[in-house]
Amino acid sequence: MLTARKAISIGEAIEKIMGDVCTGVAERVPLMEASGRYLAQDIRANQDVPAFDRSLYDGFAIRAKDTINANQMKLVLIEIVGHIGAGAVFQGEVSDNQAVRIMTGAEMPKCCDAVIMLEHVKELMVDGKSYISIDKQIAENEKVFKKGAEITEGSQLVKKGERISPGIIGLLATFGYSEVLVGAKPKVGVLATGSELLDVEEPLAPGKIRNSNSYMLMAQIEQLGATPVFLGKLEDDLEQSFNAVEQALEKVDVLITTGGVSVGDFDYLPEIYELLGAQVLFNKLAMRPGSVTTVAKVKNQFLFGLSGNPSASFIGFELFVRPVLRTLLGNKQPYLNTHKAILTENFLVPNNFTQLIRAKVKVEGTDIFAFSNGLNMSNSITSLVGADSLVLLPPSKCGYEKGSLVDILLLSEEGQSECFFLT
Ligand SMILES: Nc1nc2c(c(=O)[nH]1)N[C@H]1C(S)=C(S)[C@@H](COP(=O)(O)OP(=O)(O)OC[C@H]3O[C@@H](n4cnc5c(N)ncnc54)[C@H](O)[C@@H]3O)O[C@H]1N2
Ligand code: MOO
Ligand SMILES: [Mg+2]
Repeated sequence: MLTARKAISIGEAIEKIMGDVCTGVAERVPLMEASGRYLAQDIRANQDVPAFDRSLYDGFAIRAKDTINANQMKLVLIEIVGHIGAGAVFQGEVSDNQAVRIMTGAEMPKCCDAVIMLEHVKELMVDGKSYISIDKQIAENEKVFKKGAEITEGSQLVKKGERISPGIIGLLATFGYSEVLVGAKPKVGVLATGSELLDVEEPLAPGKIRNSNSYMLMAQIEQLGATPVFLGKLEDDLEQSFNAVEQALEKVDVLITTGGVSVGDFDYLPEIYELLGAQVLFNKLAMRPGSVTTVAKVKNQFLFGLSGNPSASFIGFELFVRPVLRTLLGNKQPYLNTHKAILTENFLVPNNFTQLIRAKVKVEGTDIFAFSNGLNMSNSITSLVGADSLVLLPPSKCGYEKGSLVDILLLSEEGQSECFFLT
């Protein structure tokens, strides 16, 4: 006898899941491996940038006051007393009406306070000495990047939780971080269930299909920044499946199963949760696809029981697994970004459940249009190809007309800190 399942809303489900999820452990990684990870430390400037006054151009470091009277009618002659490139420091003295030939990025010699570009002077020799002639007044600090002009020591630069972009890598290198503290990657196991499943390299056989969900989920986990662990597939056999799940839980931080969570004769996940003594947070959702998505916990460990249907499995991951993994990784913006969009076709079927339509958006001027991306069924795989968003159609008696303004979730790597379903 089947026990009726109580469907809860997406918001309630997220609340139950996210209630006690905290940032995972941090680890120190070499800078070369930090790209795309999440900072587990604030980054403060440990020095000024630049750390010394630098020339912004190839030219001559001069004393601005020597040019006060310079104009096209009255050239000022300045003696060249040195020559430096970036990385070198001029050790000599620079007196009145003297200059040092200097290249971009080199430290300004003491006593010099401006740079005039190579193109803006004439070079000449007088009595065997090198000079430049200048025909205009140069202001103090002209073409000089002053110490601390960009960043002053002690300033807060990047906050903990930020995704390490190439720009942040550059910043970390600037400050000498050869290693950086980042959120450790949780190990996420993927276990497929179903006697109909073939490995990807196997030829089709009667009644069989290939296990596509595991590969798709592995890619979703990888894209999110966590470590996917491929755990293969299981026959529909309760004892074997229970043992496999129990063992899998020891190997990984988070376990995802796909298939076997509904009410079918060979859907063993509900029994497995019971045998494990797991706390089932929910096993029915008022959404489609993905209504059978089940989330359970064994002590503090999450077991995500995603549907076997490919689109349902994909969406279950994006809505429920994503925020958990992103939080464990230390990302402070774990939820999918949301936007408003204009529906480009009718969805006039009444529905008690929120529908999530795989879609592609197109921006025209200030408007965003959402186009349905193929077969709108739970078992569809093609609708996921090229989908960049999910249109949300909340329960409705008459459906939604073309032209309606609807909410969409963007399937991009950018996230947001607030959950659309909890606001
Ligand atoms: N009497 C009812 N039947 C069904 C219900 C229900 O409430 N009452 N729910 C339906 C809904 S909704 C969905 S979604 C599916 C979910 O089924 P399961 O999560 O139990 O998954 P399976 O039965 O194992 O498989 C469903 C479907 O997906 C295919 N599949 C499974 N694993 C994979 C994989 N790794 N790669 C690709 N495709 C996979 C499987 O062959 C089935 O076609 O249940 C409805 N039934
Ligand atoms: O769980 Mo199902 O995806 O609503 O078809
Ligand atoms: Mg089933």
